[in-house]
Amino acid sequence: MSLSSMSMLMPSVGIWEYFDFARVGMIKTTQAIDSAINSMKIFQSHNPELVATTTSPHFFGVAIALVSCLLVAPIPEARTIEVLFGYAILNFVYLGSFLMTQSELPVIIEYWLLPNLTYLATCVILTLIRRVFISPLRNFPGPASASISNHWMAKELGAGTFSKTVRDLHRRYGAAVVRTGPNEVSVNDAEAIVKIYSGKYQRGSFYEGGKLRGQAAIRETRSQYHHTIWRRIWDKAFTPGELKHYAAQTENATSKLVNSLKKKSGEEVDCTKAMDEFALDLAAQLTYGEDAGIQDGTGIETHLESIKKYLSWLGYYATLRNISELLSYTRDPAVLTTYCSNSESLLINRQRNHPDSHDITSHLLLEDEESRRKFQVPLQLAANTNLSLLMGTAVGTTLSQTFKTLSKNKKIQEKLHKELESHIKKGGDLSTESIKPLPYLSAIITESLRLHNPFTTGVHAAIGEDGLDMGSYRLPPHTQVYVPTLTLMTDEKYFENAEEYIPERWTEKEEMVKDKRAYVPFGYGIHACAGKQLAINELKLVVARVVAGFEIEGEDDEEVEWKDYGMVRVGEWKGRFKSRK
Ligand code: HEM
Repeated sequence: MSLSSMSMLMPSVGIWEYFDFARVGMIKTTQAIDSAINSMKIFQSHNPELVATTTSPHFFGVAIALVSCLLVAPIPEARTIEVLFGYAILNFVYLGSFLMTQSELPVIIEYWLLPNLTYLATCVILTLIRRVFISPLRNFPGPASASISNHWMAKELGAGTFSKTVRDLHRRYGAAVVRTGPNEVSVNDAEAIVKIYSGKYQRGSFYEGGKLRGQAAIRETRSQYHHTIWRRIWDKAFTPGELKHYAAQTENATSKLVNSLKKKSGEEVDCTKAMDEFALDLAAQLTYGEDAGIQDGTGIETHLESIKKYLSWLGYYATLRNISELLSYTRDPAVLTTYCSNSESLLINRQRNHPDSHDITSHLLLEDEESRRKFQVPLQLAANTNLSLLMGTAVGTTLSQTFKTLSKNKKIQEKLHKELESHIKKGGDLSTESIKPLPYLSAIITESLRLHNPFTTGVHAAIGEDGLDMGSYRLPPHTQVYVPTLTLMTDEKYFENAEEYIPERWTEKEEMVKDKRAYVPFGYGIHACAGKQLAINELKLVVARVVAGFEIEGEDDEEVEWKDYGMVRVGEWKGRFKSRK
């Protein structure tokens, strides 16, 4: 019986009736234990040689473990709390009954502690046997430790190395499907995208760990019912009219960035820091109507650091579904509290000081016209506005990687500069609207989103109860699956010279894109990026204005730290932005 259905019984049954139930249970178990021990003793005296096997307390531990593994194994995503609750209740009744009849320590150890230890050890062994030898995923290649436990994946995500490791595994095995968890596979197949993400399958269990203060935002909710309603609310924040409104704010913020780069013309600038701070301030401006004060030093100094720490923490725990489920019943760890409270302070400030601000939050406060439902204030609203802020920072990561690439590719830089110059000569300006049709600028942003995408892990989904037949392979029912974006978008099968930054593949060298279905920088299907056009507008504007105003230089061979915690964070990169005459 599930916890929720148990709690439904609560109001109709008095608490004393539960005690009575436990008391009767204990008496009956006591009688059973007594007669079992007596029969064992009789059996022992008649068959001393069989004692070790059939009547040993270990035998019961093994037998019960077998039964419980058989019962639990077929349940997809069995709730940890329910399994532990069932185990604790049974043990409580068993131990209580024991203590009513037996007070000698050796007997308690022999008939309670030992069977428990045997039970737990057997469960572990049976689970390992099932995962390695019986699982329907056993024939897919993958690291042995990944088939045994999710800890392999958690470790990779927590360390920020996951996407690259998965890409290397696909290349090493030359396989479309690689097993990266006991019940999880990575599918590097453009054809699978439509089938997995069109809306038939639920989000993967991975997203449960992403709840903030117990609340899922639109990206994390696994309920398709809630998602449909929430998505309608979110989409209202990105209509063409709203995008025009955000464009004006983006243009102001970009002018400020360009002015500050001009002041440091020719000097070494930590470009990653500059772009991260710009992106966070802009995201706060668009979400809460006021920037986060990061660039001018009035905001929370550690805000960006808290995002990085949170992402690394999340990468580790979100993968360990059982642990993240149990953590949801405990106090939030400091890393989560700090992350939440930094953005919540921006929301509180907005609600207090300018509640009528025209921003993304103003839309998230409205109700969905079809269902008449809205986000509950404050926690659901806070989780969703927090997501808006977090997604906004993805723009910064893409920008700093783009500028580093341009610094190494003078030809590309100059070609773009020429396009911008001729646009201005023809009377165009560097506004969001005016630069939209520029083909080379668009090609640069498209290529950056392929090679410098901030979401390289892939979107997790849970295959339904019929499984998914892809012809050359089959994904069994309830498999957790993802299409690894980094692997896919750098695969020679889909892009010629896939590791190289070649904007022309999106203009005159179309043959270099072998299969467009593999280009999914904003995800695919019902959960695809809601802020896609906003992100593209921001990227285009900043790249256009910076390249129009500066020559970008940097050390050619400088290795920049690159970490993927479910969202990419890049380390320090020093560039020089030299003002053009
Ligand atoms: C370079 C910038 C960006 C990229 C590459 C990007 C990419 C993505 C991707 C791949 C997803 C799907 C993630 C998943 O399902 O786990 C997503 C979801 C989402 N993005 Fe973006 N994003 C960017 C910027 C933004 C911005 C600026 C916003 C504005 C607030 C935004 C809002 C959202 C929202 C609300 C979702 C969840 C949609 C849903 O679950 O229905 N994104 N984005």
